Order: sequence, then C-alpha cells, then structure tokens
Amino acid sequence: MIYMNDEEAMLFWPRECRDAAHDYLKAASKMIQGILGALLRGLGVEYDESLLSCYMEAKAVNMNFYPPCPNPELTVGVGRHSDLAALTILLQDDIGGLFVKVEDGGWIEIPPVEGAIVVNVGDTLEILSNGRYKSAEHRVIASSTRARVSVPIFVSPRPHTMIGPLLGLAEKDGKTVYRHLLFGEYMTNYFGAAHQGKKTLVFARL
Ligand SMILES: O=C(O)CCC(=O)C(=O)O
Ligand SMILES: [Fe+2]
Repeated sequence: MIYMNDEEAMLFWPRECRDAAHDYLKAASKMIQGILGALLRGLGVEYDESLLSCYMEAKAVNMNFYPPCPNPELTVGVGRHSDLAALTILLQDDIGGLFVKVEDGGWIEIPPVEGAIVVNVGDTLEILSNGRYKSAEHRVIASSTRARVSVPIFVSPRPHTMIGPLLGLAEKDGKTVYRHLLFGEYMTNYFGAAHQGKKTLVFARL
C-alpha cells in the first residue's frame, strides 16, 4: 500500500486493513525519521535538515504472506535482493525464514525476536552514504509446515528527487563511489533487474 497522503490512503487502501496499517505507519514514521536522521548525521557532513524528510517522503506498507510449502527448496519465497528504499522497517511473525548475506558469502538467519523489528539499509541509503552503509542483501525461504506473515515499511524519496552521495562526502572519503541520479531513474532500472542480489547498484556506480 503506497502512502502519499491521508486522503488517498483512506480512499484506496483495502478497507479490511486500512486503519491498522495507517496507524502503524503514522506511529512508525517518527521512529524511522529518528533512525534515518541518526544514520545521516553519522556520516559526519553538514546537510540540510529538509533532505531528511525528502529521502523518506514516499512510504509503503506491504503485507507479505508465505503459505506453507512442503518442499521449500523448490520454491522461491523471496529471491535474493536488497531493498530499493532508503530504509526498511520489518515486522515479522514467529516463523522465521528471513536470511541475510554476510561478508564471507554465506547466509545467516535473522531469527524472530518478540517485540523486535528488523531494520534494513536499502540501496538508496547506500548511494546517499557514498557506499559507507551497505544495503542488506536478503531472501526469504518459506516454511514447510506453517504460513508466515511479514509487514515491511519502506521509506524512499519521490521519483523526482535527486539522490547521490551527500555533499562533501566524496571529498571526505577521497573517492566518489556513486553518481547523482533521479530516484525515479534508479527505480525503473531496479525493477528491471529483480532478484539478482545487489546487481541493481551497478547502475548507480560511477
Ligand atoms: O518477508 C520478509 O521477511 C522480507 C520481505 C522482503 O524482503 C521484502 O518485502 O522486500
Ligand atoms: Fe526485501
């Protein structure tokens, strides 16, 4: 469910989950702004505070349902990918099955912890940070016995917003890893290259 404003959400989101999803998104947005703000500040360059809201202006709440699959190895679940967003805040139930790729090339499971959320750096934040924050490559394997539900919130810029390493970062790092481009351009390319891990980022490399 794409969020642009309250009126559109009320008009177009499915009646059955509209109010719960809307309340959750509103409450989570303050926390997401806090996390994204802290990460951007952590880069150690001055930036205009208005950019923070720009980079999380487009929001989406998804609801993923994974039916049980007797032979999980024969199904995709969710193929390996990094998220397009700046940040993803993910609520998962108690089933498990979310895996993240680690540096040696292996996969570790992110076990469900009651009351905890998973925070994923997305490609957009990797680009904004000139490659300092790495987007998390992840995948989901279905359970053979129980259905699973997850509810990610994605926050991204709008398509007309320019993304690229924050001003001053390339000088500080002594190298420019990513170019400046419209988020809409990145998005179009991203959806043309699904489930090939982090190959999507090559498009934004210098
Ligand atoms: O279901 C999950 O835990 C993750 C889903 C996911 O990676 C996505 O929706 O982008
Ligand atoms: Fe994802």
